Amino acid sequence: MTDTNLIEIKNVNKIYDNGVVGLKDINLNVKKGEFIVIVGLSGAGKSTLLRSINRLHDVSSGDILIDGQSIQKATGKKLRRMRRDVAMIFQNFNLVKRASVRRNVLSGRVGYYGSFKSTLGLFKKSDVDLAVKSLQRVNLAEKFYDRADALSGGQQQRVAIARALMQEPKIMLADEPTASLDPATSTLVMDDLKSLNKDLGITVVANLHNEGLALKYGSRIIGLRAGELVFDKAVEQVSETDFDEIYGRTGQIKIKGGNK
Ligand SMILES: Nc1ncnc2c1ncn2[C@@H]1O[C@H](COP(=O)(O)OP(=O)(O)OP(=O)(O)O)[C@@H](O)[C@H]1O
Repeated sequence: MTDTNLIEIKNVNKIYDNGVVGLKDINLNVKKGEFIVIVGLSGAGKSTLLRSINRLHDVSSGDILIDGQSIQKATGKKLRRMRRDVAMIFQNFNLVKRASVRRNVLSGRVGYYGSFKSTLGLFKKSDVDLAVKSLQRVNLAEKFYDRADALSGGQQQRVAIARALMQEPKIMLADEPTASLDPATSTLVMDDLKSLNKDLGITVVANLHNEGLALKYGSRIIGLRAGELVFDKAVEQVSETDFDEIYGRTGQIKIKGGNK
């Protein structure tokens, strides 16, 4: 891990068109190689924050820098180039269910192609090789020609991770990646995220509802409540009180499966 800030979030506010405040004056720096977990109640602003980092939506004020450059101010080619560095996976996997795993994984590479070639599926041999390698990384190489909807939920999420890897990203955003999965499958998906963090040096920012998973996988935990950052701590320093505060609990519910 180096000391370089890969993501800098500066005084960011997000107010939706209907007046709902999504984020309030968020300041946050993420260093290369960190595994950040964001926790908070439903509606706390976790997805809003993640979607601001890759500019799936604009923020209302403030700035977000990726590797020292403002993604908020970037346009055209520069924005597309910056977005390649920031991959994302979602709760519902977002695969094209009727297409093959091969096609889904290769679609992660479209940021490197003009629309003509990618629409026709004219991918280079080196990219097909990269697709095989990405699927091997999530232990699904044998599913290359299967249809996406023939796979289990956990397998679909791991195909989504392989697709994200096709971007050769510096950052992986994961929006509730395990919310649709059972506990055993959730662990497999989190293990894949951990391995690409450790082995490939990809910085991970994941929204998680599950406290046990947050404590097991995160190197740093960020707590959001009603759009505000209420704590930002190395995992070793996070206490049950921090979670109680985030979830508005009175202390009768205990953390299960964590290291506290
Ligand atoms: N497109 C939108 N238009 C208007 N308000 C929105 C929009 N998206 C989110 N919000 C509101 O912004 C606030 C933050 O929502 P967000 O989805 O970021 O929370 P979250 O912490 O990710 O919740 P969850 O865990 O349920 O996904 C909520 O009050 C939500 O209703």
